[in-house]
Amino acid sequence: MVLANELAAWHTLQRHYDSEAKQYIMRELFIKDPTRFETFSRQFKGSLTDAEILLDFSKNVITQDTFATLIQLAKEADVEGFRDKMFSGEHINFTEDRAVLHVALRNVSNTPIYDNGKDVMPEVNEVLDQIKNTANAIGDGSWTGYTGKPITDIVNIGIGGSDLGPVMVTEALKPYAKPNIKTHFVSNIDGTHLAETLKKVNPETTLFIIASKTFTTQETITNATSAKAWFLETAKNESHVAKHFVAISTNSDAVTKFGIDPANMFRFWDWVGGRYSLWSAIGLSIAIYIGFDNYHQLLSGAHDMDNHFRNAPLEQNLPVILGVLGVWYNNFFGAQTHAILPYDQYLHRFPAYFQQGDMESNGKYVTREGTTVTYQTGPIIWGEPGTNGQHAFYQLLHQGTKIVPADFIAPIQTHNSIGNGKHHEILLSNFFAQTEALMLGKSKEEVISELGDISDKEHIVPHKIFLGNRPTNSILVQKITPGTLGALIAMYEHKIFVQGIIWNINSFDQWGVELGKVLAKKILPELQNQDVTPVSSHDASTNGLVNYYKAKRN
Ligand SMILES: O=P(O)(O)OC[C@H]1O[C@@H](O)[C@H](O)[C@@H](O)[C@@H]1O
Repeated sequence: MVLANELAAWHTLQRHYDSEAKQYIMRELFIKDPTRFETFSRQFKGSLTDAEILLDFSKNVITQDTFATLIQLAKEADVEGFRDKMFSGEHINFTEDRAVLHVALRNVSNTPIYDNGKDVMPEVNEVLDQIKNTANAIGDGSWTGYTGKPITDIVNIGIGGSDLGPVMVTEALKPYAKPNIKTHFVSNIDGTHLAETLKKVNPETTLFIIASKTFTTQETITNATSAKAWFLETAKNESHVAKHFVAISTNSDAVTKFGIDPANMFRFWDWVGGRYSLWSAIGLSIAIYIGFDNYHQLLSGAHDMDNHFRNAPLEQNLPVILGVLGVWYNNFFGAQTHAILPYDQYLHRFPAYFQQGDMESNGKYVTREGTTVTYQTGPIIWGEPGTNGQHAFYQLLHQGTKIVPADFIAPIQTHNSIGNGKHHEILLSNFFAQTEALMLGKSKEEVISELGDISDKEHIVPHKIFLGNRPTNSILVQKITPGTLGALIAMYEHKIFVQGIIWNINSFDQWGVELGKVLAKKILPELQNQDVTPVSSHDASTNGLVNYYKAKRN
């Protein structure tokens, strides 16, 4: 595979950008082409769920030529070939010699999917049954604690991919929550996180889910050990642990060593990346919280999107369109970041979830061949729900010096139509207005005509001008249901895939998180050592900080 910027379509795009596209003014493009919305919008409709998504990408700095060449870029990078390799279980995560098969976890149509010649579906279905039985038993109160009381609280202990997905989805699907179960999430090693959670729960009625793919993650194992000690302070007897602790992991030895009954272990496989693991048993807290049928809808929505990604022609394919538009701004306009702005309070953790999903996948400078890229790769992902973001950072989006491509996401129907739907209409009026304002801007003439007599106000005119021409995608979904959410998450996952293929990087490993972990393990004994002799094993700054801390801590 050649570098992305050696592809013919990349050169065409560069010429196209230099010669005309960088001067495109969207408001003029809209005037020239009244059908621009129809040309640059696509609809997705799930066949297994109620998921419906409209993607309007007409407010991008593109023409039909730009779009056709971007699609050509995806073709030349062999996005279709790599996509098929992923679905057929090839070890495309070659640095870890692993398949990338999170799609198998939501393959509700149950067609065989092979890893190393073995169909993974029977095992996937076995664990799915285990999830179903556990979710049902907790939901109907038949899973009882050591004093015979039903479980009322779930505490998921995990971090990164073993936390962010369940947190985001349980927040997003709150309207579907079972009334008798509360969920809590402990991720941070900061003891405050566990301590504040334990204040809210009763050991007799709490189930701890220890979620860790590797079961070696320092934060998770430390939090789990402290949670077990807290539980045993009241329960006293080790044999009670079985009713209150379950584990989700690929590492059964470590689970057994921790003291969790193998019968209470939910397995998953090395072909599930941590940041793609909410579809595995890592989603157990979700299944318990919203019930198995809703959880199954979530998987089905994602499966529908998988089928769309596999089968839709590239120019109709939502993840491909989002992916190539991101490349356009990242690599030709010099955008450094990409904002995800959900106009839905239930989606308030959606941007944070895709910070890991995108940045851990595509934050890489080494190509699949091991050389250094000569172009930018993954953007910085950030965002907050609307309208809160508007009153915080949108000033920079509208008048700052940086280009920030943004996805605006909103549901047509709200779950909470309080005030006779007034809140939702205000919310959506802001959703529509913001992308319009970002695109149109406000000219000097408009400012002057608004101000009327400007004789004593001329100096403020420049401050009120909006240059506009700021690109956005509008993503309208019917309603945030389990099926819709599943489709939405899978759409972004595949967008990240498309970009990783174009940039010729491995989106499925995460070596970049290791170095800090290793150094922390070296520093820990230095902190535990009460000896007051200053440490001198690091650079001057790190020595200085450690020694300052040690001198001040008592
Ligand atoms: O599930 P585990 O093994 O505890 O890992 C948690 C997280 O650990 C991080 O170090 C990884 O970068 C993430 O990808 C992962 O999700």
